[in-house]
Amino acid sequence: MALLEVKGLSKHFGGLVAVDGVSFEVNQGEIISIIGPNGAGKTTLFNMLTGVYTVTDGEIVFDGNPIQNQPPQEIVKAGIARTFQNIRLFSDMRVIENVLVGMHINTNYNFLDILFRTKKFRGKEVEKHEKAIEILDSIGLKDKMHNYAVNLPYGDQRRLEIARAISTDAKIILLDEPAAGMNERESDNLLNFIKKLRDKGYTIIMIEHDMSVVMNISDRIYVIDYGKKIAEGLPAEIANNKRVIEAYLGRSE
Ligand SMILES: Nc1ncnc2c1ncn2[C@@H]1O[C@H](COP(=O)(O)OP(=O)(O)OP(=O)(O)O)[C@@H](O)[C@H]1O
Repeated sequence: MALLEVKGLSKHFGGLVAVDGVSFEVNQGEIISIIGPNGAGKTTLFNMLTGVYTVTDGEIVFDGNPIQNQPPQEIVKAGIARTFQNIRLFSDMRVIENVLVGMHINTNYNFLDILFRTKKFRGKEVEKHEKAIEILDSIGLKDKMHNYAVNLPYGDQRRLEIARAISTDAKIILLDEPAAGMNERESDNLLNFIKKLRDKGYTIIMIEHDMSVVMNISDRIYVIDYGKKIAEGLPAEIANNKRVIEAYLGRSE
């Protein structure tokens, strides 16, 4: 059984059909790219997968359980975390604090634990701290853990968003245009990092416009145009797909 099954998913905004009966599957350990021209409905799809938008129609089954229309925090707890197209960090917090916030979703202190700083509380806090440092080390941000997020270069901010997503213990990480605004060296580093995540067992779904990134890293690709899935396949198949080429050439981007 696939880790994520999306069945006939639609989203209407009044009369506008932003996503129109899209179905796809993602298996454990895959890197999947979702591509398509501007306004195709990709981010709307992510917003439904993560509970930001309610679903007009269709079903999202994660790990065997339907999750459509659950609130975002429940979906994170279930194991789906994301990054955003426009970076959303706590910019006036330090790098490590941004990761600790991500972990908070899975801590189960009661009020008294916090009030009296019990042994359980202190033990868990140390554990969380160590894990946060480990995550930052794996993404190359350990040296900057005490910097304020706002002062990081753009590429580092994107990586910190990914670190925060990982810190929630997610099984699937959704990346919305992770390479946007990165220079070639930064996007090469990002590619390697995403591959490492996959090797560690994470499943990745990525929206990306940079075709060199998409073709290099994806196990499979789904193509959306005007809210509908128009193609799916291996990178080489998608690169030569007539309908996909027409969809891209038909828009001024
Ligand atoms: N909250 C909203 N209210 C109304 N319309 C919306 C809303 N969110 C998205 N849309 C519309 O839905 C359509 C799909 O938008 P979406 O942002 O999902 O496309 P996209 O494929 O992610 O585009 P891009 O590649 O430019 O980010 C667009 O016509 C957009 O204007």
